[in-house]
Amino acid sequence: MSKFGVMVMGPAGAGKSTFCASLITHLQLNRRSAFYVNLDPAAESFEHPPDLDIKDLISLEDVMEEMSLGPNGGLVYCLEFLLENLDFLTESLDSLTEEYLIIFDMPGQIELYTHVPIIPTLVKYLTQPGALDIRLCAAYLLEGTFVVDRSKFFAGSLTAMSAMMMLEVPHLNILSKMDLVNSQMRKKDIKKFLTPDTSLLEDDPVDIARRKAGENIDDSQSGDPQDKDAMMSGASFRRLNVAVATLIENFSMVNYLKLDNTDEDSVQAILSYIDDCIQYHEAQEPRELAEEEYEDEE
Ligand SMILES: Nc1nc2c(ncn2[C@@H]2O[C@H](COP(=O)(O)OP(=O)(O)OP(=O)(O)O)[C@@H](O)[C@H]2O)c(=O)[nH]1
Ligand SMILES: [Mg+2]
Repeated sequence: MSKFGVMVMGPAGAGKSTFCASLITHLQLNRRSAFYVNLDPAAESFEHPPDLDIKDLISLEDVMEEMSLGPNGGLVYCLEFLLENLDFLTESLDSLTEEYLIIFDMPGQIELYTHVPIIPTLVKYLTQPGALDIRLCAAYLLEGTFVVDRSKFFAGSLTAMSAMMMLEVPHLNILSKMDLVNSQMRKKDIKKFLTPDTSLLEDDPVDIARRKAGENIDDSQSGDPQDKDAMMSGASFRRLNVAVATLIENFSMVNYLKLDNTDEDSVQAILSYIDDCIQYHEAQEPRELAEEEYEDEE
């Protein structure tokens, strides 16, 4: 029996938990089953109560107190503890049928994807054939408002690409909070960000403003390493951005979908991509309509 899941990840505050909540609401409205797994030990409030919560296995507060760790070190410890106690996941997930979409809400600390291979190890375990064998896709959220600052946008795209290479599962990159961008930018301008390339740097308004304010400041002449404005309007910073953008363009791996949580159609569109990635519909048994569904159909 196949299982299906999506792992919602991305930097802190990108809108992961909000997207999980919208997805669950949308699935419920469409009479689909969701199983919500919270793997963020720091998460406190939820729109939908998790069906499985890492906090029932380990408490971040206890870890920080007993191990004298800060919040980030504590979080890494909690996830390492999860990897040593994977039965916690297996016991709950093993009995789920193919009807369920298992939604993993992940913490935002980027080091979990890049510096320490915790998430890649977890993904390998969840997808391992013969064990849980979950057909999993990654939904990597990047804050859509980053499009107003190209350097932020490309730095974020680099982390998305890094996660793609580490995880080796089907991967969707998503620009979140597009309701905030749609009101500020024309559709035509937003479209350019969906397939990022170096041409985006040519008309970067933030860079143009920085350059104007810095009037020919070359960071090599500024001399003051603390002078952030000079550094960010300097030639090396521009060269760095071009190098990052060229790298992303050359790999041609990063494309974005747009997510506006306030728009049901947008959530549905992302769900369709997720379903396609994991081939959810192909595995579903035709099911008989319940009595009330017959009435709705009529
Ligand atoms: N306008 C708007 N705000 C959003 C959207 N999604 C999330 N937010 C807001 O962004 C903030 C962070 O959202 P979360 O869903 O908690 O983000 P997260 O990625 O789960 O954050 P961490 O778990 O702390 O890494 C909250 O204040 C949300 O209300 C969106 O689609 N539109
Ligand atoms: Mg969250």
